This record gives sequence, C-alpha cells and structure tokens, in this order.
Amino acid sequence: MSAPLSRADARPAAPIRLLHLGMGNFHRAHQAWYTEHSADADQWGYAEFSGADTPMVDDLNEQGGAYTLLVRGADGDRPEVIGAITSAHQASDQEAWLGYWESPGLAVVTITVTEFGYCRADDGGLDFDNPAVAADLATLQTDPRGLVVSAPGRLLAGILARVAAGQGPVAVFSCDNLPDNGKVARRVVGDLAARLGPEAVAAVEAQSWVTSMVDRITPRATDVEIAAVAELTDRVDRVPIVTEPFSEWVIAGDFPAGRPEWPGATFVDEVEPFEQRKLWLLNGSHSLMAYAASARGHEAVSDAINDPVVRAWVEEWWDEAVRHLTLDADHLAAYRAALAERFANPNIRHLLAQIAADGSQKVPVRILPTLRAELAEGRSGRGAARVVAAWIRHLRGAGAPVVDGAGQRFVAAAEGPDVTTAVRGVLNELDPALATDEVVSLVDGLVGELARS
Ligand SMILES: NC(=O)c1ccc[n+]([C@@H]2O[C@H](COP(=O)([O-])OP(=O)(O)OC[C@H]3O[C@@H](n4cnc5c(N)ncnc54)[C@H](O)[C@@H]3O)[C@@H](O)[C@H]2O)c1
Ligand SMILES: O=P(O)(O)OC[C@@H](O)[C@@H](O)[C@H](O)[C@H](O)CO
Repeated sequence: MSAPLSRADARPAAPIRLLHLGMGNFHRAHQAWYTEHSADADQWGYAEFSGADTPMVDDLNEQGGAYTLLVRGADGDRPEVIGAITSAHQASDQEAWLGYWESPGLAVVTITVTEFGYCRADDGGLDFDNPAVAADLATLQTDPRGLVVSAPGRLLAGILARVAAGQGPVAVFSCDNLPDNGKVARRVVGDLAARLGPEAVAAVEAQSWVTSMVDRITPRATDVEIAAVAELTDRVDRVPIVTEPFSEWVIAGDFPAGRPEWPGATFVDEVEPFEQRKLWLLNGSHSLMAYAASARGHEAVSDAINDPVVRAWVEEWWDEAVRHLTLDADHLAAYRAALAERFANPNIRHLLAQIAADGSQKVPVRILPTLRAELAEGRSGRGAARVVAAWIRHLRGAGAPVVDGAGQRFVAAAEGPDVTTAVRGVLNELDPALATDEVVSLVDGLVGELARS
C-alpha cells in the first residue's frame, strides 16, 4: 500500500514572497512550476488562496503544500513533486490574506480567477450590479478589514492593507486568458477604489500591474489520473495536477520588489502579439471544438481534432485568424503545427464540456476580433462565423451543456423555434454592429450546415 505524499517528498518550504489568488489546476501547473524550477527557488515560496472555499486547500495542506505534477506527453508520463507552495488557505481566511499583503517580503501577487472572476460590465469596467461587488463595496466602505468575496474586492482590500502598513509596491499579475489582462485587473480594482476615494485610487495606482500571456493545457484531474499518479510514484496524492509538456509565459511589466528567476519566461515590452496568437489560435479553436465537436458526439479535444470534419473547421478558422496576427508567418506556421500535435496528445483528456463553460466571456475575445477584421476587409469571415454558429447551437441545446455564469441573456436570445430570429438576437447581444442581414444570413446558414454535418 502506497504512503501518502508529504512535504518530505518535496524540497524544503521557502519563505513566502509570492501570493496567489484563485488556486486551481492551472496555477499549480504553470506559475508554481516555473517557480519550482527557478535557480533561486529556495528564496521564493507561494501562499495560495482559492477563489471559493474548497476541500483542495485542506488536502494540499495535509500534504504540506506538496503535490505531484504529472506531465503527460504523447510518448509517456513524467511525474514530479512540486514544493513551491508553502501554505494554502481557504478564500474566507481574510486575516491571513491581509497579513501576507502587509508583509515586507511580499513581491508578487498572481491571479487566476477565470474570465468571470473580474466581474466586468459590458463596457469593461467593474459591474457594480454584481451582488458580490455591491456587497464588497459596502463592506470596504465601513470596514477595510471586513470579509470581501469578489476578486476585485479581495485585491483592493489587500492593497489597502499593504499601503496602510507602510509597505512598498508589488507586482500584481493576471494569468488569466484575457486580452491585456493586467489592464483589465487594474481597471476593475481601480473602479472599486474610485468609490472609496482618491487615497484608495492612489494605492491601486502605486502597484505595478503586469500583463502576461500564459499557456499550458491543464485539464481537471480525475480519479483515473489520481490512480495513475499513485501507481507511478508509490505515493497517494489527493490533489495531483495533470498537464502537457509544452509551457509558455510571456510577460510585460515591472517587478518593483523583485521576482523569482522563472526559467524560460519571456520578458517583452508588448504582450499583445503573443496574446492574440494564443487567444485566437489556441483558445479560439478550443471554443470551436467545444461547441461544434461536442455536438458531433466528441468528448475530448484529442478525439475532436482527429475527426477530419472538425480538423477542417479548425484549419478554416486558423487560416482566417492568422491573417490578422502580426507575428512572422514562419513562426505562426510552426505554432499551428505544434498546436495540432498538442491537441492530438492522446494522454491529455481535455474535456470539451470544461472548455465550453462561460462562452459569453470567451467568444467575444477569442473570435469576434477576427470576424470584425474579416468583414472590414470585405471578406465573409466564414471561419469565425462558424464558431458563432456552433455557439448558438450550443445555447439552443446541442452538444455540451450550457454552464455560463453571465450567459442568461444569450440563452434567452437563442431560444425559440425560429433559428434566424435566434441568430439575429444573439448577434445583437454580442454587438449590434454585427447583426447585419449579411452576417445573420451567413451564421444562419452555418447553423443549418452544422446541424446536417
Ligand atoms: N486550465 C488551463 O489549461 C489554463 C491554461 C491557461 C490559462 N488558464 C487560465 O486560468 C484560469 C483558471 O483555470 P484553472 O484550470 O485553474 O481552473 P480551476 O477551476 O481549477 O480554478 C479556478 C480558480 O478560480 C477561482 N474562481 C472561479 N470563479 C471565480 C470568481 N468568480 N471569482 C473569484 N475566483 C473564482 C476558483 O475558486 C479557483 O480557485 C482559466 O479561467 C484561464 O483563464 C487556464
Ligand atoms: O481556461 P479557460 O476556461 O479560459 O479556457 C479553456 C481552454 O481553452 C484553456 O484552458 C486552454 O487549455 C489554455 O488556455 C491553454 O493554455
């Protein structure tokens, strides 16, 4: 019988100088992994906070913060024990959260709270109609140390505590799949601060808001992977992470209090070209498959990409999206080829239903820029329109179930017996400028084509 994984299986815990909000699968495969492999890793320990209270925190702490990262290549498995996490906390552990912010040694705060976690309104600013945001504002107005729950609320509470403690600026660092994610984070936290007054705004502005493009396909681990880890390592790990060999991190911004020497991370002035390449080619085709291939009965990306019909749709989308990317053509061709291999990795079971979630937050940033650019250049935008059509079919009940915290208005628009009305309604909700007769007719036709395929 295998022994439980414990801290003794990992490197010694390092002093906490890194803080993470939104501990989940991806962060433990990416930022924690880069930190683990830093030349100065013994100087940099992570304190982790989940987005909502979860048993994962207790499981991880029982293992002293250690966990197994199972790197699954097409040619086999490579497990490694990661010791970058010194301490994990439940979301509601507000005193611990504020305590880390007040600590002189804190240097970097990373964030993965999903697209939805930024609580944005349609104009990109903070959505004050969001009940969590409204409650946090009321709390912060009366008690800056009170329990707050939204990501913007928690970040602002931390920043205010840091400034009140007389500590200098840190790098605040979104690692979510969002264009210009540093600016998005700064905007929503700044909007909340503005309701508290100029001192709070100045505290937000004093921090360094870093932007990053992150990439490593990390599906949720299942009991199958937990059993595989036990067999491979002779240790029982209750919270292992499964990921692919590929990893990429492109970062723009300053680190006023220092950072680990993350190996392989690329530091640039402008993340946008890399971010668009990744969001459109990888995440865009993920969304295409999540909607169009789940409706064809596929469950995982690796099944979908091996279906020639789906592969042709993906290639059609890629052909269209690359026209609007600014990176070198050879680089983009190599990236596409590598993506096709990554998607086909038979040892990574990335469920289409997981990717399909929160389409209302994903389709606008992954697909619509290409659709608009194609239309502006006088082309039809058929590849992008196909993704929108597949999403509308999904909203109408085809394929993966609809799970979307902000998607109710799209579900409502997509309802009803008349497909053309549904298409027009969804396009109108996405962007009234896209709901022209021409685009409605194209998307309408593609809904029918997908249904017959
Ligand atoms: N999994 C991947 O392959 C991958 C790769 C690149 C980037 N990402 C980015 O990382 C994010 C998280 O992915 P994951 O695989 O870790 O997911 P996960 O479900 O394992 O973890 C998500 C974390 O976000 C928190 N969260 C969710 N909704 C929130 C909200 N409304 N407010 C505050 N916190 C909230 C959860 O509590 C949890 O701590 C993705 O949304 C994406 O933007 C993921
Ligand atoms: O994580 P999400 O939900 O934003 O998107 C689902 C996938 O497209 C995404 O997780 C990719 O696998 C990832 O971005 C690869 O780096």
